[in-house]
Amino acid sequence: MALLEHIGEPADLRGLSHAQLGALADEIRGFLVRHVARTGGHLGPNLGVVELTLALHRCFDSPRDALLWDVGHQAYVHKILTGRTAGFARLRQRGGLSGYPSRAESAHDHIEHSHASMALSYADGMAKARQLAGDGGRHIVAVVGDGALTGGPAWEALNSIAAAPDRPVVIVVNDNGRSYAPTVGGLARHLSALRTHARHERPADLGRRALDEAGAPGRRPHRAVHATRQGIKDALAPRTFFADLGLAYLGPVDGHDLPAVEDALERAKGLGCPVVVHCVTRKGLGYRPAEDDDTDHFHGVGAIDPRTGVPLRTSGLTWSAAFGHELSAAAAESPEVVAITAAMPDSVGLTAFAARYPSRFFDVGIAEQHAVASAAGLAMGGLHPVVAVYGTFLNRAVDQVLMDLALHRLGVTLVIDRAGLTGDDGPSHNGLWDLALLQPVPGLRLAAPRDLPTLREELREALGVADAPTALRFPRGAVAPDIPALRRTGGVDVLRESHGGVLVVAVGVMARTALDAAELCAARGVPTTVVDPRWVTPLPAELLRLAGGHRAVVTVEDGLRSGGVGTAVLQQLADAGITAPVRVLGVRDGFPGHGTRAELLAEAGLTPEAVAQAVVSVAGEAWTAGAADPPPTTRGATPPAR
Ligand SMILES: Cc1ncc(C[n+]2csc(CCOP(=O)(O)OP(=O)(O)O)c2C)c(N)n1
Ligand SMILES: CC(=O)[C@@H](O)[C@H](O)COP(=O)(O)O
Ligand SMILES: [Mg+2]
Repeated sequence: MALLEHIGEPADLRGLSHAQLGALADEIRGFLVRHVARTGGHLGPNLGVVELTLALHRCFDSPRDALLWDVGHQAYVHKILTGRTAGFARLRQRGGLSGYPSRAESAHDHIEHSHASMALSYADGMAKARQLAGDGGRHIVAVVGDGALTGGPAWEALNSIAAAPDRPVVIVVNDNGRSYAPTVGGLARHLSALRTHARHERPADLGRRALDEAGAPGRRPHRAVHATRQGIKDALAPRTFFADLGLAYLGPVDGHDLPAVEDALERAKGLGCPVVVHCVTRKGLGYRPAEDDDTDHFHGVGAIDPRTGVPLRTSGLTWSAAFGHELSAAAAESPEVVAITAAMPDSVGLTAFAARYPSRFFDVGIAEQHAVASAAGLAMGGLHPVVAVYGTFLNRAVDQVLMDLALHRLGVTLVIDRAGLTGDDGPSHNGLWDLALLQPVPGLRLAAPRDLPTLREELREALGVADAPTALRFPRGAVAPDIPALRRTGGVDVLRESHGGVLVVAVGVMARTALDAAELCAARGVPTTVVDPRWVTPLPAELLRLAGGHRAVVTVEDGLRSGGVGTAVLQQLADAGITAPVRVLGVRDGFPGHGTRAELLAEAGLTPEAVAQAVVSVAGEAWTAGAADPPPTTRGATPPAR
């Protein structure tokens, strides 16, 4: 840490020689491996942007100049160079450093969410604001990955940026050829062609660098060689899609050749128009386990052995893997089943399906809206598409669910992974909104499996629906142990039964929490019935009959409280004139900070003890309100929350 410990802010980089910067880059890579191996995080992406980030902070004057990071998972080096090395001890931990830019942490940070393909829109907006403020001296720089460039919003922004040659924006394309897996599509092919062209330029680069490293005597020849070479290169450069849009284009540049990146950025600064600087980098560079990993080059890791890269903890059978296995089994019997991912095949459990049914698997890039709308096309073609997507990323495709799937009454199944509180990735990664956003979709049917048997059953039920969109939702992490039902009535699974006590309606994996809470309530003399409605949208009518036989109702869901399943139950009871007191338990804070899922569930009051408190409380209210026979005791009851 000879050099790194002297870097407290970007200005400290200015006096370093390129040789020192090379040594600093090595120190930064060692720092990243040491820390991220312990905390988990986006190791591969950050190892790939060390030199690029050093060059950016040497060529631009952050925070006066705005450095924007698309997705933001690759901003660890930016955080190291802006005085936050100490925070990495608690990266992504409750109260610790966020895994993404955070304005609360630093004035150097701007975009806080982790949703891809949006940085260029901010750049366009900031450039317009700068123009209106007459502050022509401020540079706006957006770093966008090749994956993020496959997202629709990025193209919308490019169109707008290219419309104004007098509004300079520096667009740094961080092209490592991958999202998680290799980036797909025509744009990826175009970038690859540009990279290939650049490879023929490499010998000249080596000569130039040798002159540069020879120090002052070599400097003059270097600049002459470089200027000549650059002129030839520009003259022979292949046409680029960016140039066809009207954007200046510089590159491709070796994103690990810091002097070359600096040259390109300095040229970009001086152009005074929107310009793309195409940097070619390698995800995971400098850490052999990441370099050798061909799944995703350690895109996102949990705690690992820093020597070997081997995970220190394994999670057992995950919901994603279980879903992938079940879908492959169903697809063997149903040739109409096809699967779609938005650049996350392994994360959503589709790797095995893709290998087994390559012609029935589609990776559309980071393009969730297109994923859903193209599913409409596939369904109109007689197929049953399954779109596997994280809940938080499905948010941007709600219009397509409404207008392309529901309006046309198409049999498409959405498999919503990472539904509910996820934790480490902060407020923009929790899957809190799917229940509230999808319940109002006409005709859509949504299930929340509680364990493997219900996942298997509800997936097959969904695949059997050909005239309406269906959806399944499950959380991040390991599949819960099986929870058998005592009986099924009207589609509702009864998991625990009492007569005349409190009815607890548990959504999906909250069934385990509700059953544990029921045990606590029994010990306090409050009888409960726990049910799992399985299909939560539309609500089974059977819930009304069950509620009519109980003195109070409590609903429990791992999703936003407002507009969720509990709200629908409340409305259904009111419409039926059932006046039993109700407690709706869910997540009240839509943007909880990062932490573990367990910490966030506890803060949301979604633990067995908290649920038991709510049940005892509403029981007290029910019996106080004149229910026939008061419970043996409502000890521990807290006054009802208003
Ligand atoms: C809208 C959206 N969909 C999916 C993701 C999940 N995701 C996080 S990083 C990533 C890949 C990004 O690839 P790229 O932009 O090339 O950056 P790199 O990791 O290669 O540096 C994806 C798909 C996301 N953050 N946002
Ligand atoms: C940056 C991003 O959007 C993902 O890489 C995110 O970190 C998802 O992590 P999990 O796949 O571990 O839930
Ligand atoms: Mg990439």
